[in-house]
Amino acid sequence: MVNNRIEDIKWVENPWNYSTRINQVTISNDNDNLSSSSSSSEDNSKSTIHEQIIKTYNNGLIIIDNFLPEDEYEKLLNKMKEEFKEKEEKDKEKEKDKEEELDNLEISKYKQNQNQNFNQNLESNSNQSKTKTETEIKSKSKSSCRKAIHYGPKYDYKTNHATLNPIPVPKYIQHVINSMNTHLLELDTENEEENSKMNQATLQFYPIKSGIPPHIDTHSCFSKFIISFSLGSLINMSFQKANLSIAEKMFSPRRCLTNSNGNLENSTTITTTTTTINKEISNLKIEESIPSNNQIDSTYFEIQLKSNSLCIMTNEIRFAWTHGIKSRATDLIPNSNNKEEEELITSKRKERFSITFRKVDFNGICNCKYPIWCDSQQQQLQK
Ligand SMILES: O=C(O)CCC(=O)C(=O)O
Ligand SMILES: [Fe+2]
Repeated sequence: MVNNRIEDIKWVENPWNYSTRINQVTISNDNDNLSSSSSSSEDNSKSTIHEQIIKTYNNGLIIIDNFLPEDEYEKLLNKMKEEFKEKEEKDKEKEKDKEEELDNLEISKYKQNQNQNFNQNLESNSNQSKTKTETEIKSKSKSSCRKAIHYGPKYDYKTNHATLNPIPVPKYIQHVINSMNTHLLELDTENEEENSKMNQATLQFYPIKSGIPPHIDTHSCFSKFIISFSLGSLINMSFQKANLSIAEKMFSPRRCLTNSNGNLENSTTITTTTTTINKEISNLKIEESIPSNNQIDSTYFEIQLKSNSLCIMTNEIRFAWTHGIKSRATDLIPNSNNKEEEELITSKRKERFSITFRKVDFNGICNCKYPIWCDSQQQQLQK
């Protein structure tokens, strides 16, 4: 029987306490691959040692700083910049085609109206310029939004099916997956090896003031590890312990969240790419108005994601906390020059890139210990 009472959730104690360790990785200069020194039996005289710093939090968050050797990190960042540049050019072409189509439509409308009176022509001209201004505004606001490129299977929330012919994860990204495998196998205490094989990569580009609304990645179709690799600007990721109101918003039909103008009924802002997996069960995206200081209490916390760091979410943090990035230009971070006093300083954001890795399972059944926020177990309850 699924337990659906919040009082019955067994939260870990001191969720934000952590331990730190150094992991030495042997890099074989021959095959250009990372392998953990503890698991590598090769004694390669050409190999070099790379040190990663691993922080393991009580709640299931693992942050690995200095994940890739410097040169590999730089190569990856340049490759991603190229990909997004190409995407931008393609998007611009598409936009241009659309505009041309629109212009042609306006011209043919104009021709049709040629014989009508002067006033009508004037009106049609003003409509034309209005359409152009709208297009300009739209493309301007688009440039400040997060952009994404998807590889591997994708879930189509409209049809409830996996995308046909997914674009395979390219080799240069597969290399990062290979580099994280020893860590995932170590963390996989249930020996569900299949669950640890990431098969989906989402590349994202964050312009300076952009972010991603708080959400819990859907339980049923993604496995127990959600992983994000950071490149470019340092940013703070915000975490919030889920509560009943979050569950309500996750599983309410969309219409309940908005008033007749399409605006939200209550003070909480929800932007959602809400989706239906059989019933009205979805990916949650909530923006709450929480003050942006670094830490309020143990139910809200911000963690620095530095460039070249890997953020692994599993257990409580993956299934029962929201994660997101606030849309803002600066973050408050601890002053590394003054470790004695817990002083915070302002860090200015620059452009950021990330790769989210997931293992997709379209027939997924989730047996997590957090049924309140679990679409899979909520479905069972409704049967
Ligand atoms: O950009 C990131 O680091 C996180 C992205 C994320 O949460 C997601 O894609 O679900
Ligand atoms: Fe996410």
